[in-house]
Amino acid sequence: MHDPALEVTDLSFRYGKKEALRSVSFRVMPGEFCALLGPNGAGKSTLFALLTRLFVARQGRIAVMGQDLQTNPRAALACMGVVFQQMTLDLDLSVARNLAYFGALHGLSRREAALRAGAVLERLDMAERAREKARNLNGGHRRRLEIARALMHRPRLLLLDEPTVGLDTRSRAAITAHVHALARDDGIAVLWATHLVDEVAPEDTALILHQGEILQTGRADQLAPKGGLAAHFMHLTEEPVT
Ligand SMILES: Nc1ncnc2c1ncn2[C@@H]1O[C@H](COP(=O)(O)OP(=O)(O)OP(=O)(O)O)[C@@H](O)[C@H]1O
Repeated sequence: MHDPALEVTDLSFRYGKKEALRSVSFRVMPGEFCALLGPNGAGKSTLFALLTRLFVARQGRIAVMGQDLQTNPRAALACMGVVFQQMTLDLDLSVARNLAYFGALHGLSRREAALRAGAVLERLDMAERAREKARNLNGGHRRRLEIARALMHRPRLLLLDEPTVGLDTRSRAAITAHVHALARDDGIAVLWATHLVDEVAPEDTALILHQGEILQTGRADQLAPKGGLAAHFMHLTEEPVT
């Protein structure tokens, strides 16, 4: 049995008096696609901010590939690839230059960065776009480029915060399929935050977050048999009538 790629234990966070996460614990194993499902305000972005060390939690522990994020941040972050909700590409650079720049930030030689850029673009079905300016890509391809970039340093854990927001159905389906393949074929652990239940495959792990608490976790098809995950999710996260 492998060690978890991501292990979150008893994590809590508050903004002043506002409690955003309450004693959150879960793990993601290598090769597992874990969908973090939560309606607006559930705490998904707060959790991502803690996982990427934008914020530091006063309570709880986060370990990436066994490395404690608090005491050993460099090693923990080196194992992690991140696609943030807001696009962070340099639109004036070509696809290849966006990747090369990121490779340099990670200390890769030019040659190594070029080799890896070729491989990650191939992986995301974007090899023929290497010379295009990022500005000329459509929304779906920009997202794919961000995923390719997040793979440049060969992370074992990939975090994506609502990566399909604003994309059309075809682009959403392509991106969801690509990231599922990264988990299945390359053994990458994936944490995919979304409120779109149709992005979750039956064999994925679903983690239902609501008002800062994990309400349920398990294989999607076991949490809601007969493909009823959307109805199950809506029922669980209904606002109480006051
Ligand atoms: N800077 C802040 N100050 C105070 N409260 C905040 C702050 N940021 C978020 N919150 C609150 O913390 C809770 C969790 O917010 P968070 O943004 O993590 O949710 P989310 O699941 O990412 O939502 P969304 O899908 O809308 O991005 C919400 O109640 C939100 O209003």
